[in-house]
Amino acid sequence: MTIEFRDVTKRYPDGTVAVNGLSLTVDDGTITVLVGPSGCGKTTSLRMINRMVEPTSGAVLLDGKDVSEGDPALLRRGIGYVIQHAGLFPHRTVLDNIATVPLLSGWDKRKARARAAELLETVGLPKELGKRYPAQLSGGQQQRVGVARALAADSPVLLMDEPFSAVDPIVREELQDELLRLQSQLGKTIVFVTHDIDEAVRLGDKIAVLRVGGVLAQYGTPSEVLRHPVDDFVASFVGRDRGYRGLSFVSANGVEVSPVDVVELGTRLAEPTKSWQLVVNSEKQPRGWLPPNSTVDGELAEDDLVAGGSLYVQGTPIRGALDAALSSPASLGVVVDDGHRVVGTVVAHQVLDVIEATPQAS
Ligand SMILES: Nc1ncnc2c1ncn2[C@@H]1O[C@H](COP(=O)(O)OP(=O)(O)OP(=O)(O)O)[C@@H](O)[C@H]1O
Repeated sequence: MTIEFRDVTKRYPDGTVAVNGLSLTVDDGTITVLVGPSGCGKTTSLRMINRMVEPTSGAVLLDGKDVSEGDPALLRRGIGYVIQHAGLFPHRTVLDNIATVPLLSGWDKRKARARAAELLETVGLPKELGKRYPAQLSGGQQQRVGVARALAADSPVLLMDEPFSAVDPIVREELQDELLRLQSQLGKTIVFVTHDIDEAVRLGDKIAVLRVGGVLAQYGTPSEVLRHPVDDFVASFVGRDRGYRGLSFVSANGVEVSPVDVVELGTRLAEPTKSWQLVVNSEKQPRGWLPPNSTVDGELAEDDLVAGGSLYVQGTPIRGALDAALSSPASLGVVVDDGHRVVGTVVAHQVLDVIEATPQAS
């Protein structure tokens, strides 16, 4: 199902413009992440999809149909919704929490509970937890129950408002992985709100960066937004100044390629190298490495360098990426494009993980 915001504005009664002229289409079967600083209108935008908030002007369309035309209660029942702290009913068992929507839709109790038990498993929780009350679960388990409850609506659309913000970073990563696994099976249309750009990049097929005042700053794939931020606001929000994330990406065969700083032959080093330093010629082709703490008198020349290992030409069999990593004096395999210009680096353990996960690739 597609979700279209068509020039949507929300002005609250006190005059606050939370969302300003938002136009954007969420593609069917994808995860779109709304991301931006506190107060930029993410939650308001999300809630206009299921009509918990009504737009002041403009329209939201599900598969081309204006959501304002039907019964809001029915609409909400048909859209999965997950919030921070899961929002579970404290006096209902886990199973009954998950069965909420099927019960509302008139399923008999036994059928609804059987479905709820299945969903517990779907989100990776043991059946035994079904009899407990929410307070008897960890925060991460509660979030999983929240996801199970949203899935019980069996709707093609899932709205998630900072669902993983209240758990610690390790559990958070598990929940993100779980969501990606679920999504690869279910192919829902998911709108996910977060203020965390890392989470957005990890989960989003596309990300929409909003700025305070409820204006859409940029909408695109994570790689587009990271590589080509449209303005300074987006650039600083996605962390251009942090520098490390900018170009990190996963290549077609699943290997994570990290950006690498290079220096060119002929440069004068202002200070000793801090770590292994990749050196390139004027064509950006790798020529070798300088070890950590190297100093060079005068201009950097080929003679100063430690020879590099083999290079991995992007798009060639993955085995070459492993060779590059293992043969590199810096333990960083150099990835190049077909003109042998540096693209980034890979590390052996990550390449091995990919090879193990896809035996045919080796
Ligand atoms: N019911 C309301 N009445 C008046 N103003 C509101 C109301 N709800 C939200 N706002 C304001 O609208 C703006 C956008 O709020 P919203 O909750 O959509 O932002 P958000 O991006 O989700 O923020 P956060 O990340 O802090 O949750 C804020 O300035 C907020 O104070």
